[in-house]
Amino acid sequence: MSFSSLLLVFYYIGLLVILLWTGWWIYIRTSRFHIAVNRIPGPKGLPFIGNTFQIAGGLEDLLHIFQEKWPQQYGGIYRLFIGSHCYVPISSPEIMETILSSQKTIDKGLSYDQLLPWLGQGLLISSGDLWRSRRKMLTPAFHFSILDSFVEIFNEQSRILCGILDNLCASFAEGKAEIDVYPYLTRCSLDIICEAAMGTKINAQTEDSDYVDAIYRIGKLLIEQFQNPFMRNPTIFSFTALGREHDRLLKILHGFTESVIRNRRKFLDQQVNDKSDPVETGIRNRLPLLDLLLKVSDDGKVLSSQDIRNEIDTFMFEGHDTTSSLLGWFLYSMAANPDCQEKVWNELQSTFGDSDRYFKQDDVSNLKYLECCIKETLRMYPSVPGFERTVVEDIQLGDYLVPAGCTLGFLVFAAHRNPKFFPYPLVFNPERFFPDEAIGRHPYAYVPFSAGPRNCIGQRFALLESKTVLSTLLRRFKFEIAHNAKPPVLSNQLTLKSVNGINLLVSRR
Ligand code: HEM
Repeated sequence: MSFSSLLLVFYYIGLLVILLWTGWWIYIRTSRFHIAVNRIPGPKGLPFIGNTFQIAGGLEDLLHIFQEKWPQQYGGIYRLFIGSHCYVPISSPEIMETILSSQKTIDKGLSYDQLLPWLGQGLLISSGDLWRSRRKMLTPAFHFSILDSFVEIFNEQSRILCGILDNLCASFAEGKAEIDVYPYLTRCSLDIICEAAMGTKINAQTEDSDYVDAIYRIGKLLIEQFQNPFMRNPTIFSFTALGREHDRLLKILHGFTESVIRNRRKFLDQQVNDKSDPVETGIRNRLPLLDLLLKVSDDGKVLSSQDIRNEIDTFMFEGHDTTSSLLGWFLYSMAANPDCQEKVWNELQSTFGDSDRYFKQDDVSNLKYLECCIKETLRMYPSVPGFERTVVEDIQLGDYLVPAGCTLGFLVFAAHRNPKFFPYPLVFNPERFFPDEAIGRHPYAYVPFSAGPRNCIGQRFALLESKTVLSTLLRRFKFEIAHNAKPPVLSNQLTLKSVNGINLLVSRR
């Protein structure tokens, strides 16, 4: 190519860039959508790519930029663009209340699409009338009396965890095990949710299985996918090695759930026919969620096999990652605040004395300080640091009109660390949740389980499970920060996790 033709090519490319840029400039200054969103404060972005590169760091950067830097700079509501898509993150309790208490803005945001292949239209992702009917159908599964029957599972699995920790302590010098507690807690909560949701034991704490490995791995894989803007495109993703691994894991996960559903259906049919003793199954009077779903399914007329699988997979996902995050951050907070740990220990001593008995639901009323510590853990380290909704109709939020098509982000982590509602927010202080201290606080300043019609259906389950596991652990073990341990690095990995684990010294009381 001659020099003059090369110049001509550059000339046309330059002309095209100028034309595109001018078109874009006119569009964002005249379109109704952009006039509205540009009134909301927020970081400056580039044409077409918006703020994509400002948030393309590690996972810990994502949490810092979204939930610390920008809320401090722009306030309780701001906007940014990922590509051409407008996000409106919110940490103001007043604005959160407007949206969360409404029956209208209940559709989930774009980020949930990544979970669709695994969870389908289960309760977490579905919207509209489908979600309403499922929510109504599933609510009885969390009734007080049904939860009571799960306490036995919580106790049994907590004891298994204690046995594992006992062995670990014995294998370290001076009986003090230095370990990352997180994987042990995850496996314990996996065992619990699996038995409660499906009526099936997977022995994740004591045995290896493809299902447990797959559920462990898919969480990490989804984060890797989320971090890479190109991978979020399903077509591109399907051609990558990560996409192929994703499909392989889904086969294992769906295959396992389907086989449990088939077996359970057979077992229930058999029970109707021969009235066999449920004690033989080891499940006794518990009513796993799956039984409720199979009962209402009416042989596929009300719920198909795939609908049931979607709900079970949703409970497996929502029910273990969130709780293990709470358990991990709680133990870390106890280790970092030994005076609080001693107060919990004293309360446990006066409730249980030296007895080795199981935790009962009645004990809850005597464990008020433990409860405040759990609440304070969820304030500083909310298991779900953020969630999303799609704006389907224009909505007025404070001084700003947010047009349809935007995604609203709820910054739970930022809201919980707002000094206006929680003075000295970086200090772990369970007394903030003493009844007198909490008077007058905005009800939406603290939303670890979300709020309103789409709040967490498993909230009571999670709290009862955590109280059982944590009281069992703290009755027997003491947790300390290891001398040379680096502080945990917080990151948003769908749930709040530490990039470098939660490394503690564990010893017998
Ligand atoms: C510490 C533990 C937990 C925390 C902090 C937590 C938090 C949350 C939050 C913030 C949401 C709203 C998410 C959104 O709007 O996108 C949610 C929804 C949900 N959670 Fe939990 N969760 C916990 C444990 C559980 C457990 C144990 C289960 C099941 C047994 C569960 C089942 C669900 C389901 C099914 C939804 C969707 C509800 C709906 O959209 O109607 N969660 N959870």
